Amino acid sequence: MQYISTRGSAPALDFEGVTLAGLASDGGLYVPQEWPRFTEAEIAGLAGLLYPELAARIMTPFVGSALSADELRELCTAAYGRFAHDAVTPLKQFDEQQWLLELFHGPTLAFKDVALQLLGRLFETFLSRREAHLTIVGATSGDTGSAAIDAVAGRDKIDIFMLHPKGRVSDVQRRQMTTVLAPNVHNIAIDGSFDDAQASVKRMFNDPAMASSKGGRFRIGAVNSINWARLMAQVVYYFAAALQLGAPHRKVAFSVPTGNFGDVFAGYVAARMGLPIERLIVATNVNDILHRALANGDYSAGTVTPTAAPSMDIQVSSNFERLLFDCGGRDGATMAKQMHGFETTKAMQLTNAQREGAAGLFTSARADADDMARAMRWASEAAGDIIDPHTAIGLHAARQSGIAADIPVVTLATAHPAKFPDAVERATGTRPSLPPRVGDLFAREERFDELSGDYDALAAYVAERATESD
Ligand SMILES: Cc1ncc(COP(=O)(O)O)c(C=O)c1O
Ligand SMILES: N[C@@H](CCOP(=O)(O)O)C(=O)O
Repeated sequence: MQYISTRGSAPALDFEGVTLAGLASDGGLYVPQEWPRFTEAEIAGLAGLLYPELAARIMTPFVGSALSADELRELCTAAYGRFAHDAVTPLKQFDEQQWLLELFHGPTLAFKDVALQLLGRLFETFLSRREAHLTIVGATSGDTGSAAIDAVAGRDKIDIFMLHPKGRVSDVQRRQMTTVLAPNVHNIAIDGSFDDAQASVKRMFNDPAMASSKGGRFRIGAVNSINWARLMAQVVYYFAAALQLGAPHRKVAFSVPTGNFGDVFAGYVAARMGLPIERLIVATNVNDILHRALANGDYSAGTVTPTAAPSMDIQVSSNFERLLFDCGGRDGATMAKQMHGFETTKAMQLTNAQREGAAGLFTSARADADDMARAMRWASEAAGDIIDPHTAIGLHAARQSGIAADIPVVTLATAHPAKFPDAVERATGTRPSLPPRVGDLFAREERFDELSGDYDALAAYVAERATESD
């Protein structure tokens, strides 16, 4: 399998190459040259497999010859062996139509673990082969950071620099990052929003003084969903849920709390692979650029508004570029022009082809603070379940989606409620407690540095601490 950039001018790479590269050297995102497709009979044959085996089968066409079948199976077994539930991503029924896919049983209590537990192991495998060193630079609005740090802490071929927006993540989220004191982990609180952090990360990939792909000193790597391997691993749970609900003989809809558009794009990939998905519902909070883009073609970023669902406080959704590229005819030169325009003005209008292509599968909804609190209360009162604010946004969108009653609607439960105890308690009166697997989080020492958000200060900070590329 070869991967091409959405902006058309970076070299095509194999799976090992894209995993280590993260962002393409032309500033675009890597996507498979063509979508692998499973027949109906092949999908039916996946029913009943244990999660690690299912994961290996779904990922095989994307991995190609970069790993042997045994290597891939072993990595999946090790990655999903760290989950606290035997099903890895269990499905729970709310009522006749509404279901919840619990993605938070990994070590750091959010859906990010599903991909990052695998990605950490992929890095180690590929870096050992090359005897190379990787400098990961990542941005987090709360969950990617802790999941990535858990996945790579203590690995000697990797340094990780993780930027979070100061004061805009929950205390649990911050401590899950800053109490990991391994020498290869560097947490940085920046002034600004997640979007500012993400922009600095992308800039470093293109910095000739820093990135070895541009002649610089460090092999810069990505743990954010700009890295294709993240999305590939997230495709698996769409199959896992749909198979349990009767796929391929029955269609299923998914409602996905969305920020950087990675999780819901993984659902799009599942559909392109042949999984019969009725609808993908893009659920946003008041940072609703994606809702506006899908509803009327207006992709223009305002300032980020802090909310009680902080991980979705994002206005520039990296992976939307992958969708626009695929729906818009896979024309890299046009995409590059469109994205450069957006980077300059922070606004763009979707083309008709992009809008029509997206409309075939996606709908969207926006939830404000009241909608979110109401959905948390409904889950608690009607179904006896405590859900987190991000999941509540997905559930709100699912319940008002108007999907035909005989089609199951699965909301992705992206985080454990105990990551956001204040918001959950305000809405439901119940304060969720942390599961024992996170241990004595509030008794541990924290370590992080603070930076202004200025790119040059960040580059100097990384350059002083990172290991030079091979
Ligand atoms: C808990 C939670 N829910 C939803 C999202 C949104 O997912 P995505 O950015 O893949 O759209 C995130 C972060 O990205 C998250 O941490
Ligand atoms: N919600 C994320 C931010 C988006 O990051 P990505 O890694 O999915 O691109 C977070 O919690 O950090």
